[in-house]
Formats: sequence, C-alpha cells, structure tokens
Amino acid sequence: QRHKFWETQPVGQFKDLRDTSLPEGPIEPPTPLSEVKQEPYNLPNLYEWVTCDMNSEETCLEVYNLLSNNYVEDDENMFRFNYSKEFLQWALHPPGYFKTWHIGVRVKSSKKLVAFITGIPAKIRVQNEIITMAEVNFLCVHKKLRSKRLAPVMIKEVTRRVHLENIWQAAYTAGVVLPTPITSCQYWHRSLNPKKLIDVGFSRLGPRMTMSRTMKLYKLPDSPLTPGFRKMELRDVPSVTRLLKTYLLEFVVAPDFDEMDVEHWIVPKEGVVDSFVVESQETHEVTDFCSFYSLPSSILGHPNHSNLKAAYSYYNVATKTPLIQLMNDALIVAKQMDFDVFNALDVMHNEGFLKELKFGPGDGKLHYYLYNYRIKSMLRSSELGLVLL
Ligand SMILES: CCCCCCCCCCCCCC(=O)CSCCNC(=O)CCNC(=O)[C@H](O)C(C)(C)COP(=O)(O)OP(=O)(O)OC[C@H]1O[C@@H](n2cnc3c(N)ncnc32)[C@H](O)[C@@H]1OP(=O)(O)O
Ligand SMILES: CCOC(=O)c1cnc2ccc(OC)cc2c1SCCC#N
Repeated sequence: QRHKFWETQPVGQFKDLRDTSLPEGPIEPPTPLSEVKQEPYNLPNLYEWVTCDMNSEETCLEVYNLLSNNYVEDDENMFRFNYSKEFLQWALHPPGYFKTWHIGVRVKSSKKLVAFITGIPAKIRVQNEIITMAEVNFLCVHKKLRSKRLAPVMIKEVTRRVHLENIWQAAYTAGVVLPTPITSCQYWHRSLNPKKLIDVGFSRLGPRMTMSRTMKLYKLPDSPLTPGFRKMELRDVPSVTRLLKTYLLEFVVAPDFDEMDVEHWIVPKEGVVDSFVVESQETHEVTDFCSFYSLPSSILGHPNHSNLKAAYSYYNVATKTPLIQLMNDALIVAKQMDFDVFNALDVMHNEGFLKELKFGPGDGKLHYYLYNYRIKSMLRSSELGLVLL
C-alpha cells in the first residue's frame, strides 16, 4: 500500500526488501548540527507545540488523561492501555533523559492537550555495534483529530529534536505494519484470574470445561517454590547488572545496560515494576532474576468490570534455576499481587516456557522497528533482546 509519509523516511522500504546489495547500518549519514532545522515544524493554525514537564503533577495528569482516553485499543475495542502517572514518570525519566523529547500539542485557545509523542535515549547494540538511539513511544493523537496527517508532523518534530542532540537512530514498536519491521513478535497471555477474563469476554470456557474446572486449571501455589527467591533490592544492582549484560549478549538487538540503567529499569518501584532474585543459600550469590511491569488497561463498556490488572514480562535471566521454574514463581507472585493476567512476548528465551506454563497465544502482533538503520534480513523474535514499554 502507499505509505506517503513513511516512503520519505530513512527506513527499510518494502521495495528494497529483496535487494541484498544494500549495506547493513545507517541509511543516511548524520547532518551537521548547524544544518538541522532549528525551529519546530509547522502545525495547523489552531495548534501549538508544548514541551511536557512530566515532573509537573499538573502536566503529568494532562498526559495521563490524554493517553487514558485516546491511546492504544485492541482490535475489538475491549481494552485500552491505561498507563499510570507513576509509570509514565518512570518510563520517561531514565538516566540521561531530555525534557525536550517529551512533546505535546495544545489547542492555542483552550490550551487542551490533544497530541503527544516521546523519546528517551538508550544505548542499543545491533550485532556488534553499540548505538545511542532514541526509543520513541506514547505517540497519541486525540480521537477527534485522527486522519488529519498529524502523526507525521509529530514524528518529524521528535526526529528533529533527537537530531539536535546528535542522535541519528531510533527504535520503536507498533501494532500496525509499517515499512519495515526488523521482527514481528507474538503476545502470549497467562490467565491468573480466569473468571474475570471470561466475564469480560477475552477468554471463553473451553469445550467440556466448567468455570470451576477452569479456575482449578489455572490455580497456582500461594507462595514461590524456589529456595532463596526474594524481592530484588538496591544492593543486588551489581550482580543483576552482570547477569543481564552477559545474557543480553546472546541476542542480535538488545540494550546495553550499565548499573545506573539497571537501578532505574529493574529495581522494584511499587505499582510500576517488580523484580525478584534467587540468592543461593550456600554461597549467597545471586544466580537468577525475573521482572515484570504493571500496565493496567481500561475495560471498555463492561457493566461490572472497568479495570484489567495486567503484568508484562520484562527481563528474566536464569543461570542456575530452570527458566520454567523461575517464571512459574513470577506467575505465583503476580497472582499474589492480584494481577488478572501475565503477558509475555515470544522474545528472548520466552518460547521455552510459554506453553508449559499455560500461556495462550494472543491475536495481536507487536512489530519492532529501527529508524535510519538497515539490517540484512528480518530477525526471529527469539533473536530480539529488547522490551519496550
Ligand atoms: C533519529 C530519531 C527518529 C525518531 C522518530 C522515529 C520514528 C517514530 C515513529 C513513531 C513510533 C510510535 C511508537 C509508539 O508510540 C507505540 S505504537 C502506539 C501508537 N499510538 C496509538 O496507536 C494510539 C492510538 N492511535 C493514535 O493516537 C493515532 O491513530 C496515531 C497517532 C497512532 C496515528 O494518527 P492518525 O490520526 O491515525 O493518522 P495520521 O495522523 O493521519 O497519519 C497517518 C500516517 O501515520 C502513520 N502511522 C499510523 N500509526 C502509526 C504508528 N503507530 N507509528 C508510526 N506511524 C504511524 C500511518 O502509517 C500514516 O503514514 P503513511 O501514509 O506513510 O502510511
Ligand atoms: C487479557 C490479555 O490482553 C491484554 O492483557 C491486553 C490488555 N490491554 C490491551 C490494550 C490495548 C491493546 O492494543 C493492542 C491490547 C491489549 C491487550 S492484548 C495485547 C497486549 C498484551 N499482551
């Protein structure tokens, strides 16, 4: 199909897919900073750019409300992501973040926030190259302003502001197919509260299954089974960083985390991200860890359920405990914390536990993209070591 905007961008183009003569790496060279457009792109007359200070309670609430009412819905409009304010502040304030990359659009007259897009800096390794990229996320245009070609302007503006920081690549995901995915991942779901998932219409009773038989099928122990399994603490950052850095080297595309990154992204933050380590009872070394983040969704138009509590598998490294056993303990603590569902993508080594731990495949796909960086051929999802929020 015609991608009038994306055909103008330095991304893998569908027409180039078979052309193996094209070199791997940046598609366009950097522009001299003096030649980067200094002023923001033009918006339609009624609108103005605003930089959103997510540390301002008031602005963070405006962003929360825009996303809560206008962000991503599944194809059947059963759910809409409902990122919390605390989650948004966590997601947008990693080490080295730029306030100017948190971009809003307001109506000049009413000052109403009607669009948003963000970037955060991240060191991403692609094969053997470590590149500082922008991770672009939370692109949202108010439902009333859709199909007016606002998104390309938002994308060009965040690109311009990233260029001003001398960064020339980006990573992003989407549920839609655009030119051109580096890989396409499958969502998998593990019911923790099957009765609620059936009530809302996400799951259905299996053939010859009763509700009580279904609840028994998904029942989990009351507490983790692995000896030495405990919440991660600040003092675990050095050992978890060592485990994670080594593990992520196995993948073709993965973040290059240092201890500051691990402190920000993995140390537990209540209601946002949870992580657990396995500490050997004899040597007291940390041999494994698992983590998941909390991303609730609004349940749309249901008479007696309004909120879905969903946990999303984040980074997990098993060196002594079997990965299946480690992830089963993650399910057990997620159920203890009253999550309704535990979601995971088929990235990294996740395929090794999904079926055995009673995950079911979702019907949505998540496509991963790189901006201004060509890779020879698409990756298998198990070659991907990057989880974007
Ligand atoms: C070096 C640094 C580089 C930094 C930048 C890197 C790139 C970052 C890229 C962004 C990464 C974001 C990642 C992220 O946030 C995670 S994916 C979540 C995106 N957000 C949502 O789905 C929320 C609900 N939907 C909306 O708000 C609107 O539908 C949006 C705003 C999505 C599109 O607004 P609209 O009113 O429905 O549409 P028009 O304005 O008329 O524009 C139509 C054009 O937009 C293209 N489009 C549609 N959805 C897209 C999507 N999800 N990514 C990229 N492009 C998307 C579409 O293909 C078409 O272009 P084409 O004609 O060429 O096909
Ligand atoms: C019960 C299983 O589905 C979800 O958890 C869920 C929740 N909210 C969403 C909001 C928007 C949405 O748009 C694609 C999907 C969901 C999904 S399924 C894909 C995410 C995962 N795993």
